Amino acid sequence: MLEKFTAPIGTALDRFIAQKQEQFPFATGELSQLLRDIALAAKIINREINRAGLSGIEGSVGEENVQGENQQKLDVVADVRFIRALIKGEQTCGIISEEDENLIDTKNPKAKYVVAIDPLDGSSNINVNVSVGTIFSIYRRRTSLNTPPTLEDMLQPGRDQIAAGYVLYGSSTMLVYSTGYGVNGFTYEPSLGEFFLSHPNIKMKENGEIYSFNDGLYYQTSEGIRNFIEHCRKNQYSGRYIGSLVSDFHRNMLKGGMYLYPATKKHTQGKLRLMYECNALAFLAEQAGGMAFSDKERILDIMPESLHQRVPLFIGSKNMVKQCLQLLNEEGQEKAAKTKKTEDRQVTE
Ligand SMILES: O=P(O)(O)OC[C@H]1O[C@](O)(COP(=O)(O)O)[C@@H](O)[C@@H]1O
Ligand SMILES: [Mg+2]
Ligand SMILES: [Mg+2]
Repeated sequence: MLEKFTAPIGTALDRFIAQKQEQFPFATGELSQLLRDIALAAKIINREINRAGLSGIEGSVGEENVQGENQQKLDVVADVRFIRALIKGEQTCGIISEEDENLIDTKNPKAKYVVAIDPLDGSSNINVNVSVGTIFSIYRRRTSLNTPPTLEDMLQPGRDQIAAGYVLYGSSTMLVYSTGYGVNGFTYEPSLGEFFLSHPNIKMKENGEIYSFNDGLYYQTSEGIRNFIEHCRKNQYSGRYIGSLVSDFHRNMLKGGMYLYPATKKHTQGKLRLMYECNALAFLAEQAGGMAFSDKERILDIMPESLHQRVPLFIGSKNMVKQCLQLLNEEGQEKAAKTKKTEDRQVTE
């Protein structure tokens, strides 16, 4: 019944959220309000991004964040704006953010949701006017109401997300999200200050012909990854890499394709963060009929160990991801066979 819920293109986000809530007789409206808070924060950040070149908020803060990355002014502005909107909205008791080392207690102990955010994704593209994004994941808290949020509330596997999505600040600004019943995309109309449904029930093609990989990492990764990149080249797939995860994912979800950021010599666990990058996009990918894996398992099944942990990410059209994982498996088997041969030889010598 729920799967069938659709709304005509042009439906205002507010109305869409209200109509969707009516599908749940026991809904209390808190999740709906939280989604509205996120949309409000997105509008504010959109304005900041659009005028960054004039308002002097381009460039670096001159400090590193908890990731050891050079923090951009817009990273901080987006972080502050998002956290403020969530605190004011009173639907969130705890927040984790890429830009903050520790769990943020919003002092809303009555709230039943926790949120993980990447306030500004694609930071390397901020000052060069290339599209960037915001990524968010929503979970129901685990600990009882009227108590401060704890790590137990935050460190939940991605499959337990209640909702997830992203905002893409590109040639148009879009909000794309899912509450577990399909993926819908809304385009922002600045003159009306509202998001309108433009991409209902997004489905990802099973086969894709676009691969998104930082080719400069080709010799920093494993043979299995190089075999997959060779496979893409031999099949004349298009190499498309914006360097903003949200933008690359969005394109591949609409056109069919795959984004991969494997383990590298520099990032031995991969670069992307499980809690506020991979889980949200994996939730959307699966809702749209795609796949999202690390080099070992389904992203949504990974049990988080820390707030800022990184994982290798393979995400996109189902058959492309399967092809890639198969080549990684073959590499693994070859390695295992070689090790065994060496061990056997050592035993006999
Ligand atoms: O420059 P690299 O190593 O290819 O990394 C690019 C990737 O890193 C990211 O910028 C990481 O996200 P942040 O910008 O939020 O730190 C992704 O958006 C992007 O896909
Ligand atoms: Mg990011
Ligand atoms: Mg970021």
